[in-house]
Amino acid sequence: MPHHDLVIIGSGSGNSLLTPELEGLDVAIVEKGVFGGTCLNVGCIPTKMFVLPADRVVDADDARRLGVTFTDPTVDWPAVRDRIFGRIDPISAGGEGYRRGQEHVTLYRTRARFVGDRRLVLDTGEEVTADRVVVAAGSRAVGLTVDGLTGADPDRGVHTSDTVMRMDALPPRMAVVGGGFVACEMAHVFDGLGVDVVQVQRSERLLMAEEEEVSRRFTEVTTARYDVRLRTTVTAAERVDGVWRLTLSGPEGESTLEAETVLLAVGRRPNTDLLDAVDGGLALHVDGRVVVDAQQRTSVPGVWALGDVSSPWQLKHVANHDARVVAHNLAVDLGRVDGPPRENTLGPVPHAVFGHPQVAAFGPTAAELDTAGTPYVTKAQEVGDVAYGWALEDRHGVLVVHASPRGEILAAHMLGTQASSVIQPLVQAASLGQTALEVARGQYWIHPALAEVVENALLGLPLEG
Ligand SMILES: Cc1cc2nc3c(=O)[nH]c(=O)nc-3n(C[C@H](O)[C@H](O)[C@H](O)COP(=O)(O)OP(=O)(O)OC[C@H]3O[C@@H](n4cnc5c(N)ncnc54)[C@H](O)[C@@H]3O)c2cc1C
Ligand SMILES: NC(=O)c1ccc[n+]([C@@H]2O[C@H](COP(=O)([O-])OP(=O)(O)OC[C@H]3O[C@@H](n4cnc5c(N)ncnc54)[C@H](O)[C@@H]3O)[C@@H](O)[C@H]2O)c1
Repeated sequence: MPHHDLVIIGSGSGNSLLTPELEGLDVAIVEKGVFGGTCLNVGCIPTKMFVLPADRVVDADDARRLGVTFTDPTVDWPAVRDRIFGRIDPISAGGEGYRRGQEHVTLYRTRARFVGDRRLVLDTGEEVTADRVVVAAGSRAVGLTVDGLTGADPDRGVHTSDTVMRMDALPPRMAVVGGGFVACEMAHVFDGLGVDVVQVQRSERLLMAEEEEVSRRFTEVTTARYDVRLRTTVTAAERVDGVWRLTLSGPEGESTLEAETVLLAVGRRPNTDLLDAVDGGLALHVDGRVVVDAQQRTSVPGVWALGDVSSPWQLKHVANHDARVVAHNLAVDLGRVDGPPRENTLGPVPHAVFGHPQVAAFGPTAAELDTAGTPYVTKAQEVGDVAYGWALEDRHGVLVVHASPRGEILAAHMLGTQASSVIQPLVQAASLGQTALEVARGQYWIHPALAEVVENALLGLPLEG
Protein backbone atom coordinates (compact mmCIF):
# COMPACT_ATOMS: atom_id res chain seq x y z
CA MET A 1 0.00 0.00 0.00
CA PRO A 2 1.65 3.31 -1.06
CA HIS A 3 2.22 5.74 1.80
CA HIS A 4 3.11 9.39 1.07
CA ASP A 5 4.24 12.32 3.16
CA LEU A 6 1.48 14.40 1.57
CA VAL A 7 -1.53 13.62 -0.64
CA ILE A 8 -3.28 16.49 -2.45
CA ILE A 9 -6.74 15.74 -3.80
CA GLY A 10 -7.37 18.00 -6.79
CA SER A 11 -4.93 19.62 -9.22
CA GLY A 12 -6.60 23.08 -9.44
CA SER A 13 -5.43 25.35 -6.64
CA GLY A 14 -4.05 22.20 -4.99
CA ASN A 15 -1.32 22.09 -7.63
CA SER A 16 0.04 25.44 -6.43
CA LEU A 17 0.72 24.10 -2.93
CA LEU A 18 4.14 22.71 -3.77
CA THR A 19 6.21 25.72 -2.76
CA PRO A 20 10.02 25.50 -2.41
CA GLU A 21 9.53 24.99 1.36
CA LEU A 22 7.93 21.60 0.61
CA GLU A 23 10.70 20.54 -1.81
CA GLY A 24 11.70 16.89 -1.64
CA LEU A 25 8.62 15.62 0.19
CA ASP A 26 7.07 12.43 -1.14
CA VAL A 27 3.91 14.01 -2.57
CA ALA A 28 0.98 12.45 -4.42
CA ILE A 29 -1.57 14.45 -6.41
CA VAL A 30 -4.86 12.71 -7.18
CA GLU A 31 -6.82 14.17 -10.09
CA LYS A 32 -9.85 12.52 -11.67
CA GLY A 33 -10.50 15.14 -14.35
CA VAL A 34 -8.52 17.47 -16.55
CA PHE A 35 -5.22 18.52 -14.99
CA GLY A 36 -5.26 22.10 -13.66
CA GLY A 37 -8.83 22.24 -12.39
CA THR A 38 -11.80 24.46 -13.10
CA CYS A 39 -10.35 27.96 -13.46
CA LEU A 40 -7.82 27.06 -16.13
CA ASN A 41 -9.80 24.51 -18.13
CA VAL A 42 -13.51 25.33 -17.85
CA GLY A 43 -13.82 28.38 -15.61
CA CYS A 44 -12.39 31.87 -15.18
CA ILE A 45 -9.82 31.83 -17.95
CA PRO A 46 -11.69 30.43 -20.95
CA THR A 47 -14.91 32.26 -20.03
CA LYS A 48 -13.16 35.61 -19.95
CA MET A 49 -11.46 34.77 -23.25
CA PHE A 50 -14.94 34.18 -24.73
CA VAL A 51 -16.36 37.32 -23.09
CA LEU A 52 -13.86 39.55 -24.88
CA PRO A 53 -14.95 38.77 -28.47
CA ALA A 54 -18.58 39.15 -27.35
CA ASP A 55 -17.66 42.54 -25.80
CA ARG A 56 -16.17 43.57 -29.14
CA VAL A 57 -19.41 42.76 -30.95
CA VAL A 58 -21.60 44.63 -28.46
CA ASP A 59 -19.22 47.60 -28.35
CA ALA A 60 -19.11 47.78 -32.14
CA ASP A 61 -22.89 47.93 -32.22
CA ASP A 62 -22.93 50.52 -29.43
CA ALA A 63 -20.40 52.65 -31.33
CA ARG A 64 -23.37 53.81 -33.43
CA ARG A 65 -24.24 56.16 -30.54
CA LEU A 66 -20.76 57.69 -30.83
CA GLY A 67 -21.10 58.33 -34.54
CA VAL A 68 -19.15 55.31 -35.77
CA THR A 69 -20.84 52.52 -37.69
CA PHE A 70 -19.35 49.12 -38.46
CA THR A 71 -20.72 46.55 -40.84
CA ASP A 72 -22.39 43.59 -39.16
CA PRO A 73 -19.85 41.23 -37.58
CA THR A 74 -19.08 37.74 -38.81
CA VAL A 75 -18.33 35.28 -36.03
CA ASP A 76 -16.05 32.36 -36.81
CA TRP A 77 -16.89 30.09 -33.87
CA PRO A 78 -14.24 27.43 -34.56
CA ALA A 79 -11.62 30.21 -34.77
CA VAL A 80 -12.78 31.80 -31.50
CA ARG A 81 -12.98 28.42 -29.72
CA ASP A 82 -9.75 26.98 -31.07
CA ARG A 83 -7.70 30.09 -30.33
CA ILE A 84 -8.83 29.87 -26.69
CA PHE A 85 -8.33 26.15 -26.15
CA GLY A 86 -5.24 26.17 -28.36
CA ARG A 87 -3.74 28.32 -25.65
CA ILE A 88 -5.24 26.63 -22.58
CA ASP A 89 -4.94 22.93 -23.39
CA PRO A 90 -1.14 23.02 -23.77
CA ILE A 91 -0.86 24.79 -20.39
CA SER A 92 -2.86 21.99 -18.77
CA ALA A 93 -0.83 19.32 -20.58
CA GLY A 94 2.42 21.11 -19.73
CA GLY A 95 1.49 21.32 -16.04
CA GLU A 96 0.68 17.64 -15.96
CA GLY A 97 3.88 16.73 -17.79
CA TYR A 98 5.93 18.81 -15.35
CA ARG A 99 4.47 17.02 -12.34
CA ARG A 100 4.92 13.61 -13.98
CA GLY A 101 8.58 14.46 -14.50
CA GLN A 102 9.21 15.29 -10.84
CA GLU A 103 10.93 12.43 -9.06
CA HIS A 104 9.27 12.99 -5.69
CA VAL A 105 5.74 13.51 -7.09
CA THR A 106 3.29 10.71 -7.91
CA LEU A 107 0.33 11.60 -10.06
CA TYR A 108 -2.75 9.37 -9.71
CA ARG A 109 -5.12 10.12 -12.62
CA THR A 110 -8.26 8.79 -10.99
CA ARG A 111 -10.81 9.52 -8.29
CA ALA A 112 -9.99 9.25 -4.59
CA ARG A 113 -12.46 8.40 -1.83
CA PHE A 114 -11.83 8.47 1.90
CA VAL A 115 -12.11 5.20 3.80
CA GLY A 116 -10.62 6.47 7.06
CA ASP A 117 -8.51 9.24 8.57
CA ARG A 118 -5.91 10.12 5.89
CA ARG A 119 -6.74 6.78 4.18
CA LEU A 120 -7.99 6.81 0.61
CA VAL A 121 -9.12 4.27 -1.95
CA LEU A 122 -8.59 5.15 -5.60
CA ASP A 123 -11.01 4.08 -8.35
CA THR A 124 -8.17 1.84 -9.58
CA GLY A 125 -8.65 -0.17 -6.36
CA GLU A 126 -5.34 0.97 -4.88
CA GLU A 127 -5.31 2.09 -1.25
CA VAL A 128 -3.18 5.09 -0.36
CA THR A 129 -2.32 6.52 3.05
CA ALA A 130 -0.54 9.73 4.00
CA ASP A 131 0.82 11.66 6.97
CA ARG A 132 -0.91 14.75 5.68
CA VAL A 133 -3.78 15.30 3.24
CA VAL A 134 -4.99 18.47 1.54
CA VAL A 135 -8.53 18.36 0.18
CA ALA A 136 -8.67 20.71 -2.82
CA ALA A 137 -11.44 18.88 -4.69
CA GLY A 138 -13.45 21.92 -5.81
CA SER A 139 -17.11 22.03 -6.78
CA ARG A 140 -19.23 21.06 -9.77
CA ALA A 141 -22.27 22.37 -11.62
CA VAL A 142 -25.64 21.09 -10.50
CA GLY A 143 -28.65 20.49 -12.75
CA LEU A 144 -32.41 20.91 -12.41
CA THR A 145 -34.81 18.39 -10.92
CA VAL A 146 -36.54 18.28 -14.32
CA ASP A 147 -36.32 15.07 -16.39
CA GLY A 148 -33.80 15.53 -19.21
CA LEU A 149 -32.16 18.54 -17.52
CA THR A 150 -30.59 16.94 -14.45
CA GLY A 151 -27.06 17.36 -15.78
CA ALA A 152 -24.93 17.91 -18.87
CA ASP A 153 -25.69 15.71 -21.86
CA PRO A 154 -23.87 17.45 -24.73
CA ASP A 155 -24.97 14.88 -27.33
CA ARG A 156 -28.56 15.90 -26.61
CA GLY A 157 -27.81 19.63 -26.50
CA VAL A 158 -27.79 20.00 -22.70
CA HIS A 159 -24.72 21.76 -21.37
CA THR A 160 -23.14 23.12 -18.25
CA SER A 161 -20.21 25.53 -18.29
CA ASP A 162 -17.96 22.44 -18.44
CA THR A 163 -19.11 21.54 -21.94
CA VAL A 164 -20.72 24.56 -23.60
CA MET A 165 -17.47 26.27 -24.57
CA ARG A 166 -16.36 23.30 -26.67
CA MET A 167 -19.49 22.93 -28.82
CA ASP A 168 -18.81 21.91 -32.44
CA ALA A 169 -20.96 24.71 -33.80
CA LEU A 170 -23.03 27.58 -32.46
CA PRO A 171 -26.69 26.57 -32.14
CA PRO A 172 -29.36 28.85 -33.62
CA ARG A 173 -31.11 29.10 -30.22
CA MET A 174 -30.02 28.64 -26.60
CA ALA A 175 -32.06 28.63 -23.39
CA VAL A 176 -29.84 29.76 -20.52
CA VAL A 177 -31.30 28.69 -17.17
CA GLY A 178 -30.19 30.73 -14.16
CA GLY A 179 -29.55 34.34 -13.27
CA GLY A 180 -26.21 34.20 -11.47
CA PHE A 181 -22.56 34.54 -12.47
CA VAL A 182 -22.36 31.75 -15.05
CA ALA A 183 -25.74 32.42 -16.65
CA CYS A 184 -25.13 36.17 -17.04
CA GLU A 185 -21.60 35.79 -18.42
CA MET A 186 -22.56 32.99 -20.81
CA ALA A 187 -25.78 34.63 -22.02
CA HIS A 188 -23.67 37.69 -22.89
CA VAL A 189 -21.13 35.51 -24.72
CA PHE A 190 -23.64 33.56 -26.81
CA ASP A 191 -25.92 36.50 -27.56
CA GLY A 192 -22.84 38.50 -28.55
CA LEU A 193 -21.66 35.71 -30.84
CA GLY A 194 -25.02 35.63 -32.60
CA VAL A 195 -27.06 32.92 -30.87
CA ASP A 196 -30.72 33.66 -30.21
CA VAL A 197 -30.59 33.56 -26.37
CA VAL A 198 -33.48 33.33 -23.92
CA GLN A 199 -32.44 33.56 -20.26
CA VAL A 200 -34.79 32.02 -17.71
CA GLN A 201 -34.43 33.35 -14.17
CA ARG A 202 -36.63 32.29 -11.26
CA SER A 203 -36.14 35.54 -9.30
CA GLU A 204 -37.44 39.02 -10.12
CA ARG A 205 -34.02 40.33 -11.21
CA LEU A 206 -30.73 39.01 -12.55
CA LEU A 207 -27.75 38.88 -10.14
CA MET A 208 -30.08 38.99 -7.15
CA ALA A 209 -27.23 38.81 -4.62
CA GLU A 210 -25.85 42.17 -5.79
CA GLU A 211 -26.74 45.61 -4.44
CA GLU A 212 -30.32 46.21 -5.55
CA GLU A 213 -29.46 49.27 -7.66
CA VAL A 214 -26.76 47.31 -9.51
CA SER A 215 -28.92 44.22 -9.99
CA ARG A 216 -31.83 46.37 -11.18
CA ARG A 217 -29.75 48.28 -13.73
CA PHE A 218 -28.02 45.10 -14.94
CA THR A 219 -31.44 43.53 -15.47
CA GLU A 220 -32.67 46.60 -17.37
CA VAL A 221 -29.68 46.66 -19.72
CA THR A 222 -29.89 42.93 -20.31
CA THR A 223 -33.62 42.75 -20.95
CA ALA A 224 -33.20 45.54 -23.53
CA ARG A 225 -30.64 43.36 -25.31
CA TYR A 226 -32.18 39.88 -25.39
CA ASP A 227 -35.15 37.91 -24.13
CA VAL A 228 -35.06 37.49 -20.33
CA ARG A 229 -37.91 35.69 -18.58
CA LEU A 230 -38.01 36.75 -14.93
CA ARG A 231 -39.86 35.00 -12.07
CA THR A 232 -39.92 32.00 -14.35
CA THR A 233 -38.94 28.37 -13.82
CA VAL A 234 -38.60 25.34 -16.08
CA THR A 235 -41.14 22.73 -15.03
CA ALA A 236 -40.78 20.14 -17.82
CA ALA A 237 -38.67 19.43 -20.88
CA GLU A 238 -38.92 17.21 -23.92
CA ARG A 239 -36.72 16.88 -26.96
CA VAL A 240 -38.33 16.41 -30.33
CA ASP A 241 -36.29 16.21 -33.56
CA GLY A 242 -33.24 17.82 -31.96
CA VAL A 243 -35.19 20.70 -30.42
CA TRP A 244 -35.84 21.11 -26.69
CA ARG A 245 -39.35 22.17 -25.81
CA LEU A 246 -39.25 23.62 -22.28
CA THR A 247 -42.39 24.20 -20.28
CA LEU A 248 -42.01 27.42 -18.32
CA SER A 249 -44.02 28.63 -15.38
CA GLY A 250 -43.97 32.42 -14.99
CA PRO A 251 -46.01 35.46 -13.99
CA GLU A 252 -48.35 34.99 -16.96
CA GLY A 253 -48.84 31.28 -16.30
CA GLU A 254 -47.49 28.44 -18.40
CA SER A 255 -45.62 28.90 -21.68
CA THR A 256 -43.34 26.96 -24.03
CA LEU A 257 -39.82 27.78 -25.08
CA GLU A 258 -38.00 26.03 -27.93
CA ALA A 259 -34.22 25.87 -28.28
CA GLU A 260 -31.69 23.47 -29.79
CA THR A 261 -29.41 23.94 -26.77
CA VAL A 262 -29.99 24.36 -23.05
CA LEU A 263 -27.31 25.74 -20.73
CA LEU A 264 -27.80 24.81 -17.08
CA ALA A 265 -26.28 27.54 -14.88
CA VAL A 266 -28.08 27.05 -11.59
CA GLY A 267 -25.21 26.85 -9.12
CA ARG A 268 -22.37 24.59 -8.02
CA ARG A 269 -21.99 22.16 -5.11
CA PRO A 270 -18.82 21.11 -3.29
CA ASN A 271 -17.37 17.76 -4.37
CA THR A 272 -17.34 16.26 -0.86
CA ASP A 273 -19.94 13.62 -1.84
CA LEU A 274 -17.65 12.27 -4.59
CA LEU A 275 -14.91 12.00 -1.96
CA ASP A 276 -16.87 10.21 0.76
CA ALA A 277 -15.57 13.00 2.98
CA VAL A 278 -17.63 11.82 5.93
CA ASP A 279 -15.85 8.44 5.84
CA GLY A 280 -12.60 10.39 6.21
CA GLY A 281 -13.96 11.86 9.44
CA LEU A 282 -14.39 15.34 7.94
CA ALA A 283 -17.09 17.53 9.48
CA LEU A 284 -19.27 19.17 6.81
CA HIS A 285 -21.54 22.22 6.67
CA VAL A 286 -25.18 21.60 5.71
CA ASP A 287 -24.42 22.68 2.13
CA GLY A 288 -21.73 19.99 1.88
CA ARG A 289 -18.62 22.17 2.33
CA VAL A 290 -15.78 20.90 4.48
CA VAL A 291 -15.61 22.71 7.83
CA VAL A 292 -12.25 24.44 8.25
CA ASP A 293 -10.86 26.76 10.92
CA ALA A 294 -8.96 30.01 10.31
CA GLN A 295 -5.81 27.99 9.55
CA GLN A 296 -7.69 25.89 6.94
CA ARG A 297 -7.50 22.81 9.23
CA THR A 298 -10.36 20.33 9.01
CA SER A 299 -11.82 18.36 11.91
CA VAL A 300 -9.21 15.61 11.29
CA PRO A 301 -5.62 16.23 12.45
CA GLY A 302 -3.24 16.37 9.49
CA VAL A 303 -5.99 17.20 6.98
CA TRP A 304 -6.42 20.70 5.51
CA ALA A 305 -8.94 21.90 2.91
CA LEU A 306 -8.99 24.86 0.53
CA GLY A 307 -10.93 26.46 -2.30
CA ASP A 308 -14.46 25.68 -3.45
CA VAL A 309 -14.66 22.45 -1.44
CA SER A 310 -14.58 24.40 1.83
CA SER A 311 -15.02 28.11 1.08
CA PRO A 312 -18.25 30.11 1.16
CA TRP A 313 -16.80 31.96 -1.87
CA GLN A 314 -16.43 29.95 -5.06
CA LEU A 315 -13.80 32.29 -6.45
CA LYS A 316 -10.32 31.59 -7.77
CA HIS A 317 -8.59 34.44 -5.94
CA VAL A 318 -10.05 33.04 -2.71
CA ALA A 319 -8.88 29.49 -3.53
CA ASN A 320 -5.42 30.86 -4.38
CA HIS A 321 -5.16 32.66 -1.06
CA ASP A 322 -6.41 29.60 0.84
CA ALA A 323 -3.64 27.64 -0.91
CA ARG A 324 -0.99 30.14 0.21
CA VAL A 325 -2.23 29.80 3.81
CA VAL A 326 -2.21 25.98 3.62
CA ALA A 327 1.24 25.85 1.98
CA HIS A 328 2.67 27.98 4.80
CA ASN A 329 0.92 25.98 7.51
CA LEU A 330 2.10 22.66 6.01
CA ALA A 331 5.67 23.99 6.07
CA VAL A 332 5.27 25.06 9.72
CA ASP A 333 3.77 21.67 10.62
CA LEU A 334 6.72 19.92 8.94
CA GLY A 335 9.19 22.12 10.83
CA ARG A 336 10.51 23.59 7.59
CA VAL A 337 9.46 27.14 8.37
CA ASP A 338 9.70 28.87 11.75
CA GLY A 339 6.94 30.83 13.27
CA PRO A 340 3.26 30.48 13.98
CA PRO A 341 0.78 29.05 11.49
CA ARG A 342 -0.92 31.63 9.30
CA GLU A 343 -4.59 32.54 9.72
CA ASN A 344 -6.82 33.30 6.77
CA THR A 345 -7.67 36.88 7.69
CA LEU A 346 -7.53 38.93 4.48
CA GLY A 347 -9.94 41.84 4.14
CA PRO A 348 -13.25 41.87 2.27
CA VAL A 349 -13.63 39.43 -0.64
CA PRO A 350 -14.30 41.14 -3.98
CA HIS A 351 -15.92 39.53 -7.01
CA ALA A 352 -16.80 40.50 -10.55
CA VAL A 353 -19.31 39.30 -13.08
CA PHE A 354 -17.86 39.73 -16.55
CA GLY A 355 -21.10 40.51 -18.31
CA HIS A 356 -21.69 43.55 -20.48
CA PRO A 357 -21.57 45.84 -18.59
CA GLN A 358 -19.41 44.33 -15.88
CA VAL A 359 -20.46 44.13 -12.26
CA ALA A 360 -17.95 44.20 -9.41
CA ALA A 361 -18.38 44.44 -5.67
CA PHE A 362 -17.19 43.71 -2.18
CA GLY A 363 -18.77 44.08 1.23
CA PRO A 364 -22.38 44.19 2.35
CA THR A 365 -25.30 45.56 0.37
CA ALA A 366 -27.47 48.37 1.78
CA ALA A 367 -30.12 45.76 2.64
CA GLU A 368 -27.55 43.70 4.56
CA LEU A 369 -26.29 46.78 6.44
CA ASP A 370 -29.89 47.70 7.31
CA THR A 371 -30.62 44.19 8.57
CA ALA A 372 -27.46 44.20 10.68
CA GLY A 373 -28.29 47.66 12.06
CA THR A 374 -24.86 48.99 10.99
CA PRO A 375 -24.72 52.80 10.76
CA TYR A 376 -23.55 53.87 7.29
CA VAL A 377 -23.61 56.62 4.71
CA THR A 378 -23.89 56.07 0.95
CA LYS A 379 -22.97 57.70 -2.32
CA ALA A 380 -24.24 56.44 -5.65
CA GLN A 381 -21.96 58.00 -8.28
CA GLU A 382 -23.18 57.89 -11.86
CA VAL A 383 -20.42 56.86 -14.28
CA GLY A 384 -22.02 59.15 -16.86
CA ASP A 385 -21.31 62.18 -14.65
CA VAL A 386 -17.50 61.92 -14.73
CA ALA A 387 -15.42 63.06 -17.69
CA TYR A 388 -14.58 59.59 -19.03
CA GLY A 389 -18.24 58.68 -18.71
CA TRP A 390 -18.94 61.48 -21.21
CA ALA A 391 -16.49 59.86 -23.61
CA LEU A 392 -18.24 56.54 -23.11
CA GLU A 393 -21.63 58.25 -23.45
CA ASP A 394 -22.44 56.08 -20.42
CA ARG A 395 -26.11 55.71 -19.56
CA HIS A 396 -26.24 52.95 -16.96
CA GLY A 397 -23.01 52.78 -14.98
CA VAL A 398 -23.02 53.48 -11.27
CA LEU A 399 -20.66 53.06 -8.33
CA VAL A 400 -22.35 52.73 -4.95
CA VAL A 401 -20.04 53.15 -1.94
CA HIS A 402 -21.10 52.49 1.64
CA ALA A 403 -18.92 53.87 4.42
CA SER A 404 -19.18 54.34 8.16
CA PRO A 405 -20.25 57.89 9.09
CA ARG A 406 -16.56 58.56 9.93
CA GLY A 407 -15.35 57.41 6.52
CA GLU A 408 -14.23 53.79 6.89
CA ILE A 409 -15.02 52.12 3.56
CA LEU A 410 -17.43 49.23 4.15
CA ALA A 411 -18.50 48.23 0.65
CA ALA A 412 -18.49 49.12 -3.02
CA HIS A 413 -20.86 47.92 -5.73
CA MET A 414 -20.33 48.90 -9.33
CA LEU A 415 -21.98 48.37 -12.68
CA GLY A 416 -20.05 49.65 -15.65
CA THR A 417 -17.13 49.53 -18.02
CA GLN A 418 -14.18 47.64 -16.49
CA ALA A 419 -15.86 47.62 -13.06
CA SER A 420 -13.64 44.64 -12.13
CA SER A 421 -10.56 46.88 -12.31
CA VAL A 422 -12.09 50.22 -11.36
CA ILE A 423 -13.10 49.13 -7.83
CA GLN A 424 -9.66 47.72 -6.94
CA PRO A 425 -8.48 50.96 -5.19
CA LEU A 426 -11.53 50.62 -2.93
CA VAL A 427 -10.72 46.96 -2.20
CA GLN A 428 -7.22 48.10 -1.29
CA ALA A 429 -8.47 50.93 0.92
CA ALA A 430 -10.94 48.70 2.77
CA SER A 431 -8.30 45.96 3.18
CA LEU A 432 -5.58 48.30 4.41
CA GLY A 433 -7.82 50.48 6.57
CA GLN A 434 -7.57 53.73 4.58
CA THR A 435 -10.47 56.14 5.02
CA ALA A 436 -12.53 57.69 2.23
CA LEU A 437 -10.86 61.09 2.60
CA GLU A 438 -7.34 59.61 2.72
CA VAL A 439 -7.98 57.75 -0.51
CA ALA A 440 -9.74 60.61 -2.28
CA ARG A 441 -7.33 63.39 -1.30
CA GLY A 442 -4.12 61.50 -0.46
CA GLN A 443 -3.14 60.91 -4.09
CA TYR A 444 -3.46 62.32 -7.62
CA TRP A 445 -6.19 60.78 -9.74
CA ILE A 446 -5.26 60.63 -13.41
CA HIS A 447 -7.49 62.97 -15.34
CA PRO A 448 -9.77 62.26 -17.14
CA ALA A 449 -9.56 58.52 -16.41
CA LEU A 450 -12.47 56.27 -15.51
CA ALA A 451 -11.04 55.88 -11.98
CA GLU A 452 -12.28 59.42 -11.25
CA VAL A 453 -15.61 57.72 -10.62
CA VAL A 454 -14.03 56.34 -7.42
CA GLU A 455 -12.64 59.72 -6.39
CA ASN A 456 -16.02 61.41 -6.96
CA ALA A 457 -17.93 58.68 -5.10
CA LEU A 458 -15.66 59.06 -2.07
CA LEU A 459 -15.89 62.87 -2.09
CA GLY A 460 -19.67 62.60 -2.38
CA LEU A 461 -20.11 60.56 0.81
CA PRO A 462 -22.06 62.59 3.40
CA LEU A 463 -19.52 61.97 6.17
CA GLU A 464 -19.80 63.26 9.74
CA GLY A 465 -17.95 66.45 10.66
C1 LIG B 1 -17.72 29.00 -15.75
C2 LIG B 1 -16.96 29.48 -14.55
C3 LIG B 1 -16.35 30.72 -14.59
C4 LIG B 1 -15.67 31.17 -13.47
N1 LIG B 1 -15.10 32.41 -13.51
C5 LIG B 1 -14.45 32.88 -12.44
C6 LIG B 1 -13.84 34.16 -12.46
O1 LIG B 1 -13.90 34.89 -13.45
N2 LIG B 1 -13.19 34.59 -11.36
C7 LIG B 1 -13.12 33.81 -10.22
O2 LIG B 1 -12.53 34.25 -9.23
N3 LIG B 1 -13.68 32.59 -10.17
C8 LIG B 1 -14.34 32.10 -11.24
N4 LIG B 1 -14.90 30.86 -11.21
C9 LIG B 1 -14.73 30.05 -9.98
C10 LIG B 1 -13.35 29.38 -9.95
O3 LIG B 1 -13.15 28.67 -11.16
C11 LIG B 1 -13.27 28.42 -8.76
O4 LIG B 1 -13.56 29.13 -7.58
C12 LIG B 1 -11.88 27.81 -8.63
O5 LIG B 1 -11.43 27.27 -9.83
C13 LIG B 1 -11.89 26.74 -7.53
O6 LIG B 1 -10.62 26.17 -7.43
P1 LIG B 1 -10.39 24.84 -6.58
O7 LIG B 1 -8.93 24.59 -6.61
O8 LIG B 1 -11.08 24.96 -5.28
O9 LIG B 1 -11.16 23.71 -7.38
P2 LIG B 1 -10.92 23.13 -8.86
O10 LIG B 1 -10.08 24.03 -9.69
O11 LIG B 1 -12.26 22.78 -9.34
O12 LIG B 1 -10.04 21.82 -8.61
C14 LIG B 1 -10.60 20.69 -8.02
C15 LIG B 1 -10.09 19.49 -8.76
O13 LIG B 1 -10.36 18.33 -7.95
C16 LIG B 1 -10.70 17.26 -8.79
N5 LIG B 1 -11.44 16.30 -7.95
C17 LIG B 1 -12.64 16.48 -7.37
N6 LIG B 1 -12.99 15.42 -6.66
C18 LIG B 1 -11.98 14.53 -6.78
C19 LIG B 1 -11.76 13.24 -6.28
N7 LIG B 1 -12.63 12.65 -5.47
N8 LIG B 1 -10.62 12.59 -6.63
C20 LIG B 1 -9.71 13.18 -7.45
N9 LIG B 1 -9.87 14.42 -7.95
C21 LIG B 1 -10.99 15.09 -7.61
C22 LIG B 1 -11.51 17.89 -9.89
O14 LIG B 1 -11.49 17.10 -11.06
C23 LIG B 1 -10.80 19.24 -10.07
O15 LIG B 1 -9.86 19.20 -11.12
C24 LIG B 1 -15.58 30.37 -12.31
C25 LIG B 1 -16.18 29.11 -12.29
C26 LIG B 1 -16.87 28.67 -13.40
C27 LIG B 1 -17.50 27.32 -13.36
N1 LIG C 1 -16.78 35.97 -12.62
C1 LIG C 1 -16.71 35.11 -11.62
O1 LIG C 1 -16.04 35.30 -10.60
C2 LIG C 1 -17.46 33.81 -11.71
C3 LIG C 1 -18.00 33.37 -12.91
C4 LIG C 1 -18.70 32.18 -12.93
C5 LIG C 1 -18.84 31.45 -11.77
N2 LIG C 1 -18.30 31.91 -10.62
C6 LIG C 1 -18.48 31.17 -9.36
O2 LIG C 1 -19.20 29.99 -9.59
C7 LIG C 1 -20.36 29.98 -8.77
C8 LIG C 1 -21.45 29.26 -9.45
O3 LIG C 1 -21.99 30.07 -10.49
P1 LIG C 1 -23.50 29.90 -10.93
O4 LIG C 1 -23.86 31.01 -11.82
O5 LIG C 1 -23.71 28.51 -11.38
O6 LIG C 1 -24.27 30.02 -9.54
P2 LIG C 1 -24.93 31.28 -8.82
O7 LIG C 1 -25.14 30.85 -7.43
O8 LIG C 1 -24.18 32.53 -9.08
O9 LIG C 1 -26.32 31.44 -9.54
C9 LIG C 1 -27.24 30.40 -9.57
C10 LIG C 1 -28.50 30.89 -10.27
O10 LIG C 1 -29.35 29.78 -10.52
C11 LIG C 1 -30.65 30.09 -10.09
N3 LIG C 1 -31.27 28.81 -9.70
C12 LIG C 1 -30.85 27.97 -8.74
N4 LIG C 1 -31.65 26.88 -8.69
C13 LIG C 1 -32.58 27.06 -9.66
C14 LIG C 1 -33.67 26.30 -10.11
N5 LIG C 1 -33.97 25.12 -9.56
N6 LIG C 1 -34.41 26.79 -11.13
C15 LIG C 1 -34.09 27.98 -11.69
N7 LIG C 1 -33.07 28.73 -11.31
C16 LIG C 1 -32.34 28.28 -10.31
C17 LIG C 1 -30.48 31.07 -8.95
O11 LIG C 1 -31.65 31.83 -8.78
C18 LIG C 1 -29.31 31.89 -9.46
O12 LIG C 1 -29.77 32.90 -10.33
C19 LIG C 1 -20.65 31.44 -8.48
O13 LIG C 1 -21.36 31.61 -7.28
C20 LIG C 1 -19.29 32.04 -8.42
O14 LIG C 1 -18.80 31.95 -7.10
C21 LIG C 1 -17.62 33.06 -10.58
